[in-house]
Amino acid sequence: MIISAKDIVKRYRKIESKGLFKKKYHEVLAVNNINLDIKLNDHIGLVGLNGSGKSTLIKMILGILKPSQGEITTFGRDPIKYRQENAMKIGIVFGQRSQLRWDLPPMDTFLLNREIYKIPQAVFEERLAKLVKLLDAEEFLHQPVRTLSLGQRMKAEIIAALIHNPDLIILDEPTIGLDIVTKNSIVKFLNTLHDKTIIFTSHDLDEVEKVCSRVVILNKGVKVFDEGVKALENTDAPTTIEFSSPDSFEKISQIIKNIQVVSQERYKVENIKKDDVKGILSLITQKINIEHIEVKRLKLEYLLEQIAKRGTIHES
Ligand SMILES: Nc1ncnc2c1ncn2[C@@H]1O[C@H](COP(=O)(O)OP(=O)(O)OP(=O)(O)O)[C@@H](O)[C@H]1O
Repeated sequence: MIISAKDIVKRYRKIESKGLFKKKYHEVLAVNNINLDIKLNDHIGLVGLNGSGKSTLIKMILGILKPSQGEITTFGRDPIKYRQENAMKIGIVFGQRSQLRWDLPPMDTFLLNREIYKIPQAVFEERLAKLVKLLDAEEFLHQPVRTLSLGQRMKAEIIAALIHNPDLIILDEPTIGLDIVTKNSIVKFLNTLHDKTIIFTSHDLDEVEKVCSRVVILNKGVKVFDEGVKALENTDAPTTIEFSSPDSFEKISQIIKNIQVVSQERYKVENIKKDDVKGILSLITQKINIEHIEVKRLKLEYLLEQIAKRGTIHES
């Protein structure tokens, strides 16, 4: 077992109000009695809405935070006591934070990491060449990070996080804000990492399904779902189609029922049932001049609703 959590609880004390002399506190139960076992080479999607406890759980796995109750081991040992040792076996990518030096090229961070992790030169060169090839990152390795596009930066972050060949890779929303082509190339890369244990946090279940074999959903600190990704295949989450078009609202509303205006020349149809998606899509693409179209499913929100109603996502 790479990670084993038994009945872990994390409470934070939050300052409620600050009087002149007195502080008032209230307690937040960020992680509520979670049991979780993660095996070698598991690819786990850790999913939940904002504030559901994902970061808190990850911080306990990393030994940055101590559980208020319960026990957790990472690589079979206390993550706080063995934080340094475990760090040698863990690579972390944050979509919203950077480990790259802003004014320097990514290559300088890779070289710094080579020193920190004491990677022999030949091993470093071989690993770097492989990662650069898989992520198609050659052209921007020597460009200052501040001049990189978000997608290029994220690829460089991934290389920096993996250069010491960690066994456990934690990716915290690594694809946030990326275009679909870059997202796909990162997903494709992650799918080559069969011999690694991956924890991939996201709000986007569709993406998690492309990378992970198992999905853990947290809701308000509670683990409400922990199953193989196949269990999510046939959920009937409603779809939203959003598109931009120079055509008039009058014309569009005659073709598509329940059309809503998002902004100028931008429209959406919400709550489309699974069986109706194809029909509406072909109406839009055949009868309306479209410049851009997006198909979205609020799958996580839908699943959380099902779980709240029935306690499970499965039909009884
Ligand atoms: N240092 C802290 N002090 C007090 N409360 C905290 C602290 N860190 C997190 N919380 C609270 O704990 C709860 C869980 O937060 P956490 O950051 O773990 O959620 P999350 O699922 O990672 O959210 P997001 O998707 O927005 O990153 C939230 O209510 C949050 O406000």
